[in-house]
Amino acid sequence: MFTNLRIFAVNHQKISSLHINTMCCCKIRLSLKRSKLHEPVGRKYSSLPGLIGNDIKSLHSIINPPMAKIRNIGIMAHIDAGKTTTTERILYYSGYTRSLGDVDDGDTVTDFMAQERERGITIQSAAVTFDWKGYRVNLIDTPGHVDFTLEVERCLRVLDGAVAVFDASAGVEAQTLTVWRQADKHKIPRICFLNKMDKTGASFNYAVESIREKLKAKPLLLQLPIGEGKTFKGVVDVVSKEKLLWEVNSDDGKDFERKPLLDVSDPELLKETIEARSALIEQVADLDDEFADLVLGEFSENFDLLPAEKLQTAIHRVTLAQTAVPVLCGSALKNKGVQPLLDAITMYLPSPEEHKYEFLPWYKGDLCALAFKVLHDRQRGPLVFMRIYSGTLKPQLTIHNINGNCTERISRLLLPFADQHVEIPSLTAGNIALTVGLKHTATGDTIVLSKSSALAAARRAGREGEKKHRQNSETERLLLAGVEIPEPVFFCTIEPPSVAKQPDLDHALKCLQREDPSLKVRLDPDSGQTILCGMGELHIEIIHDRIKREYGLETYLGPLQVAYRETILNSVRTTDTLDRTLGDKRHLVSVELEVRPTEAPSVVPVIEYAPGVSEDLLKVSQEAVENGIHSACLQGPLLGSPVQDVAITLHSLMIYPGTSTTMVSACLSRCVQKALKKADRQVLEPLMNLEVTVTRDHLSPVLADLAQRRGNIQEIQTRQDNRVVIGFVPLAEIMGYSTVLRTLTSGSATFALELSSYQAMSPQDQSTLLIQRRGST
Ligand SMILES: Nc1nc2c(ncn2[C@@H]2O[C@H](COP(=O)(O)OP(=O)(O)OP(=O)(O)O)[C@@H](O)[C@H]2O)c(=O)[nH]1
Repeated sequence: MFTNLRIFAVNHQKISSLHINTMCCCKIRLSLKRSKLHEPVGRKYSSLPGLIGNDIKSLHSIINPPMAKIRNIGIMAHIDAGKTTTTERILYYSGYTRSLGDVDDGDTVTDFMAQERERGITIQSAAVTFDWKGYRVNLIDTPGHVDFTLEVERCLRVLDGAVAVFDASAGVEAQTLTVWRQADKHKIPRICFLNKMDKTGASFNYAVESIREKLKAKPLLLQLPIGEGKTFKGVVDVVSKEKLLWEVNSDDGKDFERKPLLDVSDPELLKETIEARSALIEQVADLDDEFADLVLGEFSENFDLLPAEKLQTAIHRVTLAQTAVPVLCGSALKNKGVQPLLDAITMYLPSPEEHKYEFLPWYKGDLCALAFKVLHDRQRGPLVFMRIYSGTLKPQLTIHNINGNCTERISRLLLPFADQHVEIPSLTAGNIALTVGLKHTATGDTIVLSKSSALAAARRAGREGEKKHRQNSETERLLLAGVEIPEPVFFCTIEPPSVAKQPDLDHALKCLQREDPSLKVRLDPDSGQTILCGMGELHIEIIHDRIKREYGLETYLGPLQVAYRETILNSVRTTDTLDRTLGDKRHLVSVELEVRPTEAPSVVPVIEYAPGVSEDLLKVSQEAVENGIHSACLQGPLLGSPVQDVAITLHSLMIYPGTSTTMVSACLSRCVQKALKKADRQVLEPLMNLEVTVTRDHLSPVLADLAQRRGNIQEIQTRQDNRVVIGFVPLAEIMGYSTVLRTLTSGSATFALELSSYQAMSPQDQSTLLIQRRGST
C-alpha cells in the first residue's frame, strides 16, 4: 500500500510558482492594521497523522473512512470574523500542523495564495482534510468578501454542514446575512461559533440576541462564557455541566482543564448552568417529539438526571432538521474554545449519509461527482476538487463530463491536505477528492462514469420525475451544480502588451474562467476589444493581477464601467423583410412582431408565438428565430447594454424556401432592434445594499457624503459603541468608496456592499448618463 502513497509537500518557494497567485489588491476593510507586507514565511509541516510509525491501520482509515465518520463542513462568516484563524487552530489541534499560523503574520495554511498571506484575506476557498477523534473532516475555508460570494455558494453546494463564525463584539453583520441565506437555500445544517470573546466589547448575550433577531434562528446555548473581553478564560459546557478552562500561560491552548461544576467550588456558575440546561432541554423538547416523550416520561421530575448523550442525540436531530442552531463560543486568536467546537462539528453536524439526495438512486452505485473548484497548477495542470456523491474515484479512471459532453481521464487522485497532497489509490462516496489530469472539466460540472451510465441514470430520473422535469432534456436532469451565477456588475476592456500576445491572453482568460464562472469575457463587436466582466472592483483587480503573476502577461485595463441594463416602457408592433441574393440563391424572410414590457422581471427575453405562426415552419426555424431575438436583446439601443424585462410575440413569419438559418436570425434580430428603438426606453442601474459601520463621531460626515451619492438611508442601528448605517446606493456612485470612507473616518469605518436589484434611473440622471456616454464615444 505504501507504494500507492506519496506526499506532495509543497513548500513556499513552490507555492509561488504553483497554484494560485500573488497579486496586490486592496482590502475593502478600511483598517490599515495589516498594511505591512509580509514575505511568505517558511513553515514546517508535520507528517500526516497515520503516515508516521508505519501505522497501517490508521493509514487505511485515512483513505476511506466509513461514511458515518465523514463530515464535509464549511466555515462561513462576515469578513474578518476569524474564519482563517479558527481554521488554523483546528489544523493545529488536530495534529496537522506543528506551529500556529497567524493571518497577521501571513503564514496560515488555508490562505495559501501569496496574496492572501500578504494581505490576510481569503480569496479562494481551500479544502483542507484532517482527522479528529476518529472522524474525517473535510473543511472548506470560504472567502468573506462579497465579490467572492459565488465561491461561498459553490462550496455550500457540496457541504453537509457549516460553522458560522461571528465576531462576538459585532454579532450578525451584513455578509453573515448573505451567507446565512445561501445556506438556507442549500438547506445546510449549521452551528454558530461566537469568536473573539476576548475582544473588548465582546458580548455573548448581544451576539446571541442578534442571531435571534436578524437571522430569525433559534439559538441553542450549548455553552456559557466564563468571563468576557479581557477576563475571558473559558467556557461552561451546558450539556455536561462541566467547566473548561485554558491555562493562562499556555501559548498554544492545547491543554485545558475539564472539570465537573460542583456546588462547593462554583455555586453561582452551577446554578446558572442548571438553569441554562433546563432551558435548553425545554427548547429541544419543543422542537423534537421523540425527545419530548423521553423528557416528559422518564425525566419530568428532574431534568438534571437526563444523561448528556440523550440530549446530544436530540440536539443532533434538531440541528439536522434546521429548526434550531447550536451556539458555542471562544477566542480562536487566544486559543480558547476551538477543541469543543471540533467536538461539536463531529457530534451535531451530519454525515453524508444523513443527507437525502434525490439523484442517488438513479446511479445505483455508479460514479456521480460534482467538480466544485478548479485550480491551475503550473506543473500538474488543472487540479479539480470533486465531491463524490456515489461510486468510487480512482487514478487512471476515464470519466464522462455531462456538462461538457466529453470523456477524459483522471491521471492521479489526491487527498487535499491544504498545501500537502497525498496520492491515494481510490476514494469512495461522501469524500472530497482532488484530481489531476482533467483538462476540460470546469467548476460546476457533473462527472459520471461513462456516457452510458449517464443515459441509464437519465432514464431512471425520467421515469421518476416525468412531469416535474418535463422541459429538461434527459441529461440536463442529471446536472448537479444548481449554483446560480450572478450577472456581473462591472466591466472593463483588457488589452495584451502586443497583438502577438492576444492568444496568450485568451488562454489565460479561458483558464481563469474554468476556475471562476463569475468571470465573464466577451468581445466588443464594434471595437474587437476583449471585455472583462466581474462582480466588483476587487474581483477585476485580482483577475488582472493573476494574469500578470501566473501567466506572466502585463495587461492594460480600461476604465472600470458599471454594467447597466435597458428595458422598454410600452408595446410596439413592427415588421421587417430581409431579401438578399447571395450567388444564385435568394434568401427572403418576412416577419411581424411585437415587443412589450413583462410584468415579472426576466433577464432573458420571454418569447411567445401567435397562433398565426405555422407550427411546421417553426419546427425547422425556431432555433434560428430565438437566436436572432436573443442576440438583439444583448445590445440595447440606448447604451448597448443587455435588454431585460421584455416579452416578444411573433405574429407572423414567412420564409422563402432555401433561405439560410443565418438570414432568419439576422432578420429577426433587425426587427427586434427596430421595435426596441421605437419604444420608450429606460436605463436600469445596479442598486447596491450598503452597510457602513462607523463610530458615533464620524456618523455625520458619512451621512452627508452618502446623500451626495444618491444614497437612500433606510435605518441607522446601534451596535455597541458604533452606528450601522443601512441603505441603498447606486453602484455608479460608490466606486472607489473605500478610499473616501477611509479619509472621512480616519480609517475607523468598515463597509459591505451587495447587489440589491436593477432599478430605473430618474429621467434627469438617465439623460446625464447618456450625455456623458455620448461625449466619451
Ligand atoms: N481579538 C481577537 N481577534 C481575532 C480573533 N480571531 C481572529 N482575530 C483577528 O481578526 C482578524 C481577521 O481574522 P481572520 O482569521 O483573517 O478572519 P477571516 O474571517 O478569515 O477574514 P477574511 O478571510 O478576510 O474574510 C485578524 O487580525 C485576526 O488576528 C479572536 O478570537 N480574537
